[in-house]
Amino acid sequence: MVLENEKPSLMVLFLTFLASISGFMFGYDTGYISSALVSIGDSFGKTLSYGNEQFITAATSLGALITAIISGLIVDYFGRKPVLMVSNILFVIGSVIQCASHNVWTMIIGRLIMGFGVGTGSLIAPLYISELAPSTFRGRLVVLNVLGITGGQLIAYAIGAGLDSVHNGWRIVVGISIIPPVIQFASFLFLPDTPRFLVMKGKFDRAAKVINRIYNGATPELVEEKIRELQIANSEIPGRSVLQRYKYSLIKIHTVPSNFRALFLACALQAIQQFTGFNSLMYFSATIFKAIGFNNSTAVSIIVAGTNFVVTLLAFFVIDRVGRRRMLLLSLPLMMIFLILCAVAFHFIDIHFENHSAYVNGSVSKWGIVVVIAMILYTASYAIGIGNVPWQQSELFPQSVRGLGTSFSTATNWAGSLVISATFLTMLENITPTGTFALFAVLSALSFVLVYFCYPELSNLSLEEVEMVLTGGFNIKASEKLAKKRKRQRINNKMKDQDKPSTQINAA
Ligand SMILES: O[C@H]1[C@H](O)[C@@H](O)[C@H](O)[C@@H](O)[C@H]1O
Repeated sequence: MVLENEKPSLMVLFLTFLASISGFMFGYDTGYISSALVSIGDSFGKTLSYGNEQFITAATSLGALITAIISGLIVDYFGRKPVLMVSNILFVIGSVIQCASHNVWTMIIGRLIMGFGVGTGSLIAPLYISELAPSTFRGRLVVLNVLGITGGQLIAYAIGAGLDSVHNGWRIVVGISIIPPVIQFASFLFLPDTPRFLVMKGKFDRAAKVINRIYNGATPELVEEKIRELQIANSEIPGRSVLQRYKYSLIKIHTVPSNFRALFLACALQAIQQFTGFNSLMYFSATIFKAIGFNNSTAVSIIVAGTNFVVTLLAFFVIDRVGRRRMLLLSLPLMMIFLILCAVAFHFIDIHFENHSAYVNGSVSKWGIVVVIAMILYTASYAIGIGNVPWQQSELFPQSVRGLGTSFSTATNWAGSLVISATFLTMLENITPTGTFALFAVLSALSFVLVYFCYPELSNLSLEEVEMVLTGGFNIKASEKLAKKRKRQRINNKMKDQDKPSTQINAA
């Protein structure tokens, strides 16, 4: 008998929630920098230059880029849980160094170490969740982690705004970031690794215990069946040592055409997410709003972070129903329109650059208001699609190359974030705000073309079907038909099963 598990168990929800603390820390630690840059003032004995600001911001992205690559290799060796716990320790060390820092370089080192934690967490949390989640709920459960990110950013902004005028308030904002990793670390002392990892390590008894705990109604036969399923998927990766397996996956991901297409799509979406400019707002919105004349610029930035969070919540409800492709095709052109509006509005604002900082004479003009509105609408358009779909990356890959593929695409995300955080303020100064936002608009338009021609619809498809869709081309039309068919089947099954709920353990 096959078990059909429609709903994730309480245990899965609990584990997803705890893993999403990594998303929260990702968001909080990338979020507080916007307000901290404004409120650091002359805490380091001088006013921060644009160069200092860019270094402090980019250090976290650089750290995250490095560990996103390394973690892809070590998660299969040490396991998801221990590596996640190491990321907690890195978060705490990074925060303590920043809190105690009295010069720019110590601050940069603290941000870099914190970045090591962020990169590891950003790879492992969605992987951990997708390995536990029943396949029909995977999309939504992964969005929960993105909700953790955007929620973390929002809270960081709110606390930052509250402590804006408190002397050394930014140290409190950073200090608070020590709490979530301590909670996650302490909880994971008592929580399991994923069954997939335990099977990979040959720990079948422990895997059986975990499966028993995480799936509703798992009978001994079904647990055995699930373990067999995971063993078969695992045996596709030859090689005894982790290095041999890594080498094999590396070859397979580049030489099997469907794998390579998956890699291309996963990395392209992460690159698009970053190069269409959203994080320039995330990191520097307080600086931008200050430049166009807002007094409490951090408070205005909260509106941006709030919009991102609320619309991600909306995406959580619609992602499996509307479909990833359609959400992207809506998101990108809207972003382009609002970026153009931003570029036009900036044209009419007389921004001056002096000593690497920007200001306007007088207070906020009506074009300044247009910039704020355009940025809010741009954020909403981003959050409904490209802000979260790239994190569904694991569904593109078959098990044999999933760890490696998601590690590459996560690294692409951080590389993009690094480039944007390291160049945005320089771009504002050198090609003007109008030129910068126009450039992001052009990149959004090109991204739309790429998604239109290359990104198939993958909602409701099984992993085998995804592989099939990516064989021999991107097969957009066929994928849309198949996704529609599967969606109809799911609805019919649900109606049939309403009186007789049955369960199945799906392969992660
Ligand atoms: O999905 C997240 C989210 O959209 C965040 O707001 C953004 O800062 C991250 O870079 C992105 O990966």
